[in-house]
Amino acid sequence: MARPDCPDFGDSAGAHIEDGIPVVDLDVLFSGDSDQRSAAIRHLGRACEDWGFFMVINHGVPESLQGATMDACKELFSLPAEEKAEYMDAAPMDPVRVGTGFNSAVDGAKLWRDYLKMFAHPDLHCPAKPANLRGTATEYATRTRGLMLELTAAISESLGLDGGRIAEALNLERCFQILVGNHYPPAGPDVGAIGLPTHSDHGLLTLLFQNGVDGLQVKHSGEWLLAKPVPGSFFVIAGDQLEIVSNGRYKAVLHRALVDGEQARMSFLSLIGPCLDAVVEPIPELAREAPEGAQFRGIKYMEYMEHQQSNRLKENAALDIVRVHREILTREDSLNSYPVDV
Ligand SMILES: O=C(O)CCC(=O)C(=O)O
Ligand SMILES: [Fe+2]
Repeated sequence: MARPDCPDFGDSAGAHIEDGIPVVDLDVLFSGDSDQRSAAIRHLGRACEDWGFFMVINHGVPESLQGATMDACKELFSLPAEEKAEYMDAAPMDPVRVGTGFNSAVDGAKLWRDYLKMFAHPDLHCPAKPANLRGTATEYATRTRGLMLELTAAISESLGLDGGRIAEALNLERCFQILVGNHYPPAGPDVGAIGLPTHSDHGLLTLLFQNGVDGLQVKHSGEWLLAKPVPGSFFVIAGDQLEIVSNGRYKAVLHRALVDGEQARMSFLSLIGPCLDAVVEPIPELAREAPEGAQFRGIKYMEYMEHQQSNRLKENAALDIVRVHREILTREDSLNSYPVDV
């Protein structure tokens, strides 16, 4: 496949390396005694509130399964174009998509990235080749979904809610899940090239691992940080639906992917979101206790996702379609609005 020129993304070369990314030990969170669990839930809450991004260790997903999933995905990318043709140029809500760029129909410039996207829940959709993809993807989807549902329960508790409250509000029994494989060929001398521009993920939570080549950057306190994983960990990315449902307490983190000069980079993502038919809105208990009330209006997740996937990626602009904009009352407004006893 011909490599298009890389668009200029300005400050991409000025990355910082940072060790401060929170690490959550799932052994303690899920199996610790009650004091350990409470401390781990507070730590998780702070990671969500301050970063919207953290690593999980002791997650129980076998490394061999991660490797097999990534290998199958790599094999798919190397198949001749005619083998993938039926999945290329698919529409944003088609259950299997293979392509280049985020959505080359609207990107204008193509980006330095090949991707495979497959809907994995409620039903798994998968290309027929390579032959082992379906088996590994099914297992990987099941394991990572279970893990993210457990994490969601802990996040729910960290917000002062019952463990099952977010799952109930978003009908997570029928949660949407998608698996995404990204392949970023080496950029050669094109220093600072970007594989995927700044965005937030449309779902609730994303679990990500990579092939040992760094490149994921997250925005924290206004700065871009290079995310370097603790060996064997997953990155967890808070998505737009977590921001909506938590009424803005846990923000969706902005992130982007750089490409390496010499080495091919791969990342593999498992993302869960609400049931596609669920209307997502701030949990009423959280909206009631917030001084400003509800920060977002309700929207069907399917509608939100269609909107986000069909438009050019622009940071977290998709959230603007549901953000409640309150007019700030000027002194004059308030004098006009309220009867004043004189
Ligand atoms: O490749 C990466 O590290 C990031 C990928 C990503 O953010 C995405 O596919 O949404
Ligand atoms: Fe992302």
